[in-house]
Amino acid sequence: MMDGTAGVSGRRVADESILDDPDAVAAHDPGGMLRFTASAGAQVRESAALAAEANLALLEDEGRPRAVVIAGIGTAGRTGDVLATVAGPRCPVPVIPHRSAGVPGWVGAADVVIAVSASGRSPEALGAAEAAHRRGARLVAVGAPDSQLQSVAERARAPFIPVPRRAPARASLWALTVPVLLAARTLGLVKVNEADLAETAARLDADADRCRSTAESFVNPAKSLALGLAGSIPIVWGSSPLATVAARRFGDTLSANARYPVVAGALGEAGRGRVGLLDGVFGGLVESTRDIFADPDEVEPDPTRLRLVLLRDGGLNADDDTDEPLAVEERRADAVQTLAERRGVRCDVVTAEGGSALERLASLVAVPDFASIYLALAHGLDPMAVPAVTEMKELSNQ
Ligand SMILES: O=P(O)(O)OC[C@H]1O[C@](O)(CO)[C@@H](O)[C@@H]1O
Repeated sequence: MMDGTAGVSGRRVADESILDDPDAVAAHDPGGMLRFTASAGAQVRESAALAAEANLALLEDEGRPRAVVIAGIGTAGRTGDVLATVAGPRCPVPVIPHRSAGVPGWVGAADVVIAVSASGRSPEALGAAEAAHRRGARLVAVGAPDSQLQSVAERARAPFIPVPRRAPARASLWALTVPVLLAARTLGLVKVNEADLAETAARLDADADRCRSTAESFVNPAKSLALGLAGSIPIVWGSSPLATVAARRFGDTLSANARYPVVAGALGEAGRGRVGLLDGVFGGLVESTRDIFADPDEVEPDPTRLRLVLLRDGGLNADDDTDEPLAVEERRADAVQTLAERRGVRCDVVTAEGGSALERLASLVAVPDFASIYLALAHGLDPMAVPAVTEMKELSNQ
């Protein structure tokens, strides 16, 4: 066997029958990624309770900060994007996700740094926590109990929210996100209240139920999304900033769980360039019969195609002064659906539901999270074990 291919096993072509057999699903998911993903609602409740026990009130002493930096990598880094989108455009201070070690050069005593790491030992979060302490910035840390991150927080006399480490970081998005939001609430930057948390948890529970392994593909939105994506190159575009966070999250999970290459981002930005993908070799060119002179012997029997997943968020409050941007976003989303249809590119749409930004985000994340796992399972891949990530850590000595 070639070096580096030890973990490369599975089926190149997805096997739909695996998804309709709960025993086969369980056999291909020995680590329990489906179970961990189904705990999202419980993660919200548990992390809210843990944050309530931490001394977040310490943060209030010096009033509103100049800026908030959320430091972490991977899923921990995504929590910063979630905070930025839940805080929204009217947030009175800049909310800045930061994904490299240390903190930006301008961070000082007037700022707050939230360091996040599921393991409590990523160099990015640790470096940021230490730098924040050195510079006299207020620090909050979120991560595994009894970790290096907890030690740094204790040295800095900073609040630490101990998030139990039961699952890989990417299956702990909600456990890591809620303490970040509640720290920001203490600083007066977001309005997430107890009802929002309860409703978000309930929605995550309900979506986990719809996506359970015993629900067959025709009634299970995650299985049908996964099967639609099988063999394709997924493009995931979010119609709004909130939906774009969900789109990037789907890019993370499709890559790590299902090992699919993904184009993910904001529809607004895509509309000025990347939407051209729909015209290309994996889009319109492969779908159309335009090439009437093509030699049938040279036509690939089952060519790779794009599959568009559009995450749409019609917004919360059409009456306020964000009405016009929302209308633009809706028109763009309609337009890209029309473009895809005209070219024969298949498109799935997930539409946000719920009464708060957090719940709406949850409604766009839950089904795609499960779909990424079902797609891995259909290919016979263990969604939990990602040999390339382990090997990368070994080779780069991290
Ligand atoms: O949250 P942590 O433990 O700092 O890890 C950061 C990232 O590194 C990984 O463990 C991969 O090395 C991701 O799964 C994770 O999101």
